[in-house]
Amino acid sequence: MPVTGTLYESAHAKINLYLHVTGRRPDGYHLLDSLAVFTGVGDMLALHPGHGAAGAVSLDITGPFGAGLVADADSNLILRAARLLRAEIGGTDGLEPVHVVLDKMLPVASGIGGGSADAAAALRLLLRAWPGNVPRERLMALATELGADVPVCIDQRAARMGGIGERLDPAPALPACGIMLVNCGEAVSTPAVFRARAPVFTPAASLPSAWPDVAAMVRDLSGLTNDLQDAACAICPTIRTVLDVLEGVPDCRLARMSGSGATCFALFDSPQAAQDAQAAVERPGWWVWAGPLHA
Ligand SMILES: C[C@](O)(CO)[C@H](O)COP(=O)(O)OP(=O)(O)OC[C@H]1O[C@@H](n2ccc(N)nc2=O)[C@H](O)[C@@H]1O
Ligand SMILES: Nc1ncnc2c1ncn2[C@@H]1O[C@H](COP(=O)(O)OP(=O)(O)OP(=O)(O)O)[C@@H](O)[C@H]1O
Repeated sequence: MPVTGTLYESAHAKINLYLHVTGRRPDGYHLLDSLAVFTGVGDMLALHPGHGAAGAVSLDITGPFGAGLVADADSNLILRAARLLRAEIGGTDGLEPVHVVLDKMLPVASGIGGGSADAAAALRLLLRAWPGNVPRERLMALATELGADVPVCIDQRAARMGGIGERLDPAPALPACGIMLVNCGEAVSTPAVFRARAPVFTPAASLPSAWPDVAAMVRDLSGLTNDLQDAACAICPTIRTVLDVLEGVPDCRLARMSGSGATCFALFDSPQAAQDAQAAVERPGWWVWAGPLHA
């Protein structure tokens, strides 16, 4: 079906409410047990009719964190996603050229999976624009090839991540709550954090099927860990400062780092409570967002 107007997909920030490193594969990738949730804030991708050869994808990057990224076919996850999808569909015949604009609202290399969310959003957008039937299991395989965080970003729904991130199981039913994200402005390399972690493993968590309220959720999460937090703090000591600030907010129920850092999150009883605390947390050079989880 020809693309006549603009198609949009949002790419929400992923937060790891806990992250246990449970083992290591022979190829060096780590086995994880994590509860990933998505927040109200995200990047936005717009797809317009494009120019050039069949299946061509051009990319412009705008937005507050766009300057740090290049629209390069080998490194940009959106263009890499397009290349993989073209190969999966079996060539460019009949594929309309398209132009994608990425509005980059999320800090880059910050533990909230912005690049992964963009890659997943690009796959969803291109599947709307291009003919071709890609079965769900092939889509998830393409996602895993793009990065360990990409599979969970395909549906952008809270999920329990296992394997290296490719195994997805239902999350406990979550209570309504508020969340604040704080990034100190220092990019942290995911491979460097995995390399720097202490070589110990934590068993997978045991979770209920539902948390009736924020207090119950926080009680369980408090007994769990982000096993990458100490290594990330050693590489980027400002993360500890951010956590100290969040832990000092009177209504904060739990403060922890997400993913491989440096972004930290704090949980609150409601989106309003999180937003009310925002001004007290802001510092020059810090990115702070507060609001609800992505429904
Ligand atoms: C830390 C998390 O954000 C938790 O959700 C993810 O596991 C990271 O996901 P990601 O950024 O999509 O990671 P990838 O791009 O696949 O991998 C980057 C690098 O991180 C390390 N890596 C990543 C995921 C994983 N399960 N084990 C690893 O050891 C590997 O050195 C890999 O080369
Ligand atoms: N569209 C994109 N947005 C962000 N980063 C991208 C994109 N394309 C490629 N990258 C590269 O991917 C790397 C990881 O970026 P991302 O923002 O996803 O990191 P992250 O938040 O630490 O992710 P994760 O939580 O999955 O580890 C960066 O080095 C960045 O240069």
